[in-house]
Amino acid sequence: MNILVTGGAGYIGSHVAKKLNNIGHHVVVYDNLVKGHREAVLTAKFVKGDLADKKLLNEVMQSEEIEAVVHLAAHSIVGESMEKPGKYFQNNLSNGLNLLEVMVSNNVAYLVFSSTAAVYGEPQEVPITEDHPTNPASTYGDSKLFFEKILERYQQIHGLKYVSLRYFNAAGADHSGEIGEAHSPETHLIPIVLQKALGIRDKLYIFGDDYPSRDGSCIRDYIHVEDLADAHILALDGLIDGMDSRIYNLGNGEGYSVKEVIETASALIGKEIEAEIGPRRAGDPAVLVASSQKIREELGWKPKYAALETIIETAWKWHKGGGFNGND
Ligand SMILES: NC(=O)c1ccc[n+]([C@@H]2O[C@H](COP(=O)([O-])OP(=O)(O)OC[C@H]3O[C@@H](n4cnc5c(N)ncnc54)[C@H](O)[C@@H]3O)[C@@H](O)[C@H]2O)c1
Ligand SMILES: O=c1ccn([C@@H]2O[C@H](COP(=O)(O)OP(=O)(O)O[C@H]3O[C@H](CO)[C@@H](O)[C@H](O)[C@H]3O)[C@@H](O)[C@H]2O)c(=O)[nH]1
Repeated sequence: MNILVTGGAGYIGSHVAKKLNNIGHHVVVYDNLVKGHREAVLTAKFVKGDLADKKLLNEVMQSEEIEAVVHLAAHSIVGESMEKPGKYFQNNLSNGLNLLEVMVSNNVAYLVFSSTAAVYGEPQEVPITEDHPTNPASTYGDSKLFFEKILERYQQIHGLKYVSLRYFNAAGADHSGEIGEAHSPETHLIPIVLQKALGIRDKLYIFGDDYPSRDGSCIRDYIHVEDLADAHILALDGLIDGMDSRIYNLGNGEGYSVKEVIETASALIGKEIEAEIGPRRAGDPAVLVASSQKIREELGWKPKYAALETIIETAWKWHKGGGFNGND
């Protein structure tokens, strides 16, 4: 198939595009490179473009005869979304709507959407299932939840078929060492811990140690980026085979605290990684752990790299190798 991957020069998108290419799809990455890297697009065709540019989006959709879309392009930093709500609603909603409109006008009916665990907010119970109430603690979570609501209407009115994948915390890097996480500035825990270990970062802060968790630091469910990418292939196949639109959580079902992540990385690397306690970060729920039972049962998804050690090990290999430009 001809598949458009928005945000395909980004961290998760580059892994998704690689997998789609490897199984024989014609992949067109559409990314404005505000966060992505040209080098992250390995074999796919690359178009530098912004979702705000509806005309270009339409031209690409037509000239490449796009049949399905994987939509990852978004702003996705929880803390920043609590400082700049407009930036998040503009990109994740308004620009995302451009994509949907262009899809509808070109009769492109299949969409896999990157949603997030942040739609749930502070959970009432864990592991979190897809029918858990949604109550985002951040603007970022709001933007993704509102977009899911928009998708429901586009399905009802325009016949759009979609799968919304609510990722928990993506981490790790492709086993080939060719691609991995490279954000600037980096805000995610695991790369920050590894940058500290490499000595390219002075300070590592634990954002709050007074949360209601086993050691006071926040608990997250880390999922390997390749396992995440596999789920996109399954979701797309499901849609093509006639599956109805639906939502799936994606995590390993195991939560690790910030302190446990630092300890695991220290043990793996063989040296203590020093951290200081800092204040809480706005928009952070204490605990987010997924039940991914639904996608396991319905699509046969099974993570291959569930162990936190493996996740950190692949990230370590990537960061030690210098990332895309020697210092990411
Ligand atoms: N990283 C995680 O743990 C995580 C968890 C849950 C959900 N998500 C979602 O997954 C998706 C990918 O996340 P990521 O970590 O790979 O982020 P990323 O920032 O690495 O990738 C996003 C890509 O989208 C591009 N982009 C942003 N706005 C654009 C626009 N208007 N037009 C064209 N391109 C645009 C960026 O340049 C970037 O390459 C996002 O939608 C994010 O919300 C990520
Ligand atoms: O220097 C740091 C960085 C992070 N954290 C904490 O580590 C945890 C994980 O943080 P981070 O890696 O920034 O990820 P999240 O904020 O949990 O968000 C990620 O995971 C969400 C799903 O759970 C996605 O929606 C987001 O896009 C993605 O950035 C959180 O408790 C943070 O407070 C620290 O203590 N110190």
